[in-house]
Amino acid sequence: MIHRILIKQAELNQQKVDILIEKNLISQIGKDLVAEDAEVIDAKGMAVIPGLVNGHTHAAMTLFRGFADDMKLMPWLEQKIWPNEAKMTREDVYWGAKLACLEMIKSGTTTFLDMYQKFRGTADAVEEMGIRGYLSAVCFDRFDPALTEKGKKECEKLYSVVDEYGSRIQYALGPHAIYTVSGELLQWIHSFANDHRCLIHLHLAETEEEVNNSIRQFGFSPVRYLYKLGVLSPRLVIAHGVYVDKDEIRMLSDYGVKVIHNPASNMKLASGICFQFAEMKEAGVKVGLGTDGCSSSNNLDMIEAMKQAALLGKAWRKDPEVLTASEMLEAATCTGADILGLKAGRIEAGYLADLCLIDLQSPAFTPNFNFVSNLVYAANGSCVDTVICNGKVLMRHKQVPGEAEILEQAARCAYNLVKR
Ligand SMILES: CSC[C@H]1O[C@@H](n2cnc3c(O)ncnc32)[C@H](O)[C@@H]1O
Ligand SMILES: [Zn+2]
Repeated sequence: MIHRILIKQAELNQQKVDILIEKNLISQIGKDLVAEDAEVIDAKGMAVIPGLVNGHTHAAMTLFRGFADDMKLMPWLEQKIWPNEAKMTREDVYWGAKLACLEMIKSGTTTFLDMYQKFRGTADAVEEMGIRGYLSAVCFDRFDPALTEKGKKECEKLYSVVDEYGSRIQYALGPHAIYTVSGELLQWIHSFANDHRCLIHLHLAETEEEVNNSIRQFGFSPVRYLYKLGVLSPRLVIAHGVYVDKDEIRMLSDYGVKVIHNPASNMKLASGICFQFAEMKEAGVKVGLGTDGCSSSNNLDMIEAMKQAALLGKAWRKDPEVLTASEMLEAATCTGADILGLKAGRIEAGYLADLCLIDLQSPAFTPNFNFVSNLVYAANGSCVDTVICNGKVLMRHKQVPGEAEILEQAARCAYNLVKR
């Protein structure tokens, strides 16, 4: 028997509609739909939106929430984060990633692009929690040729590990950044990605220090350096892109490079303002949104990320007309899905059934002149009532099975990790 879900009377574009899900796809949208044997979800008083796409995070960094605040990027990484990450076990990563998945589901995210060590720890968590994870095999060779070879082998090994998991888990390559990964490894990754049709997920142009060091070390700013290496491509997804000039935006657009803007992380680490967000969009660069890890943004709430991106961009440009609420919702849904090559992020027949029901019975949605405005500017992740991913209900009336155990185990791992 085909698994069917019938969502009744949900608000979509100011109309009440029914949505039929068959297997993992949206099959019909209309009025008074009937479907035998379907599980019925009463969505009266709720609006439906596509599941949100977090385009850049490090899931298991939930274990470092509140552990190292109020620092700049490099001292934060070198003094606090890297020494503790070096002690992490697969079990730590598993419970950290379970906590991240829980938090993402509770705030309406159904897909994320991750970059972290102990790949299988995150993959096991994502498999069990029911959301979609694009998991990047991390490479750091620190310009040491022995580590370059080790990095290549690790990427190849993890590529086949993904076959052990279902289709919700996808493989990506994760060279950390141009200051930790050699040009040779970046070029190898570029050709591996072309041969195996996968994405490359890289931190780039995040701080002024990175740009200055790039000019000093390689003779070029970060995007130009990648151009010279010949590794700009539509498979490349860069996290941050805070410091890119007009010519670099043109290069990103010409080569189809995608960008993920992480407003909370950029503000909290004081990396800078991704002041070219509107310009990149205007130049045709696909720009999605992300939270970055939980130590630099402290939560994984994509509804908050939409507001932060909009407000930051408006304030920077001194122009309230840029980066509207609907543009932000688009960046966090269909653009994010397009960047990952996923047929999701839209509520249309034939698209993946990744959906959220938003509870409208709250102050943030009262009055409800404009639902998208309320969602982006007034609400936060706690307005999400029900989450469906790949045609399965992951959260019903704000309840996710197994929540108490995840909180307990993740806290245990976090305290033990920083102590040992
Ligand atoms: C081990 S894989 C990922 C690696 O990236 C580190 N990280 C987290 N946030 C950032 C950021 O904003 N810029 C650069 N690197 C970051 C994370 O701690 C991991 O070591
Ligand atoms: Zn990051």
